[in-house]
Amino acid sequence: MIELYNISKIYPNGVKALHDLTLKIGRGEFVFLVGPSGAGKSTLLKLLTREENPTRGQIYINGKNIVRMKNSEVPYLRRKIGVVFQDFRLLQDKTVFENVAFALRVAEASGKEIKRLVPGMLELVGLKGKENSFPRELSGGEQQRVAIARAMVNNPLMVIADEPTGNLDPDTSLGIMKLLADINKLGTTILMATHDKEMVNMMQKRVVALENGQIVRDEEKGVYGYED
Ligand SMILES: Nc1ncnc2c1ncn2[C@@H]1O[C@H](COP(=O)(O)OP(=O)(O)OP(=O)(O)O)[C@@H](O)[C@H]1O
Repeated sequence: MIELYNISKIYPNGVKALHDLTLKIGRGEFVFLVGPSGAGKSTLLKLLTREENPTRGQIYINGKNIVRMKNSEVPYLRRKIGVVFQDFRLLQDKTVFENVAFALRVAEASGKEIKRLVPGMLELVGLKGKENSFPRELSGGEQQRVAIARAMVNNPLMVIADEPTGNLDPDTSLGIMKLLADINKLGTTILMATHDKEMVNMMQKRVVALENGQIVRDEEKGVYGYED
């Protein structure tokens, strides 16, 4: 499903963010990506959406080599991968409904499909009744639920979450974590970078630990393993 082979990433300023990294993630897996600040977690996630390209190595998503993919094919790739960020990244001047609908519009969905798909997705993430609210009228946890609905509405193969609970208090984080776990149970592969020690230890999922751009640990039902 996701295969990275001998990936190195050196940024133009000479920083070596990833070094000869090989990683495979199967369909339907839930994987935590942990490691100290600067270990290369965000860089790895950016390679999967082609926000960055590796300096060396190959990446396959569903058998398709995305390193060699033409730029014109990148929008199609991004429709297959939902992304959730720490800072939500919602459109502030659009309602909850429109924020989720926007992802469908970009994918050229019809008005009919939008009317059919958005309410179901908002219900899935627990935001029924908030369709007409604006992001500023929502709590942090609710905003993250909108972002998850937006990431899921195109029925992606996988969801990449870069510290999705980083801005949320522990109770709210737990709600978001449970939502991601439920989405995973429905079949979507999830790769989540996090510093949330309690969450990782509680969930008992696969844990891949990065340090200095290399995988130093890869455990089924793993633990966070750092003190921060
Ligand atoms: N666009 C960039 N240009 C140059 N260097 C970068 C760029 N993005 C990241 N880096 C560097 O690459 C290394 C890995 O950064 P990355 O953001 O992937 O780490 P991270 O594990 O996600 O860290 P954090 O936990 O703090 O988010 C760091 O040394 C960082 O300074």
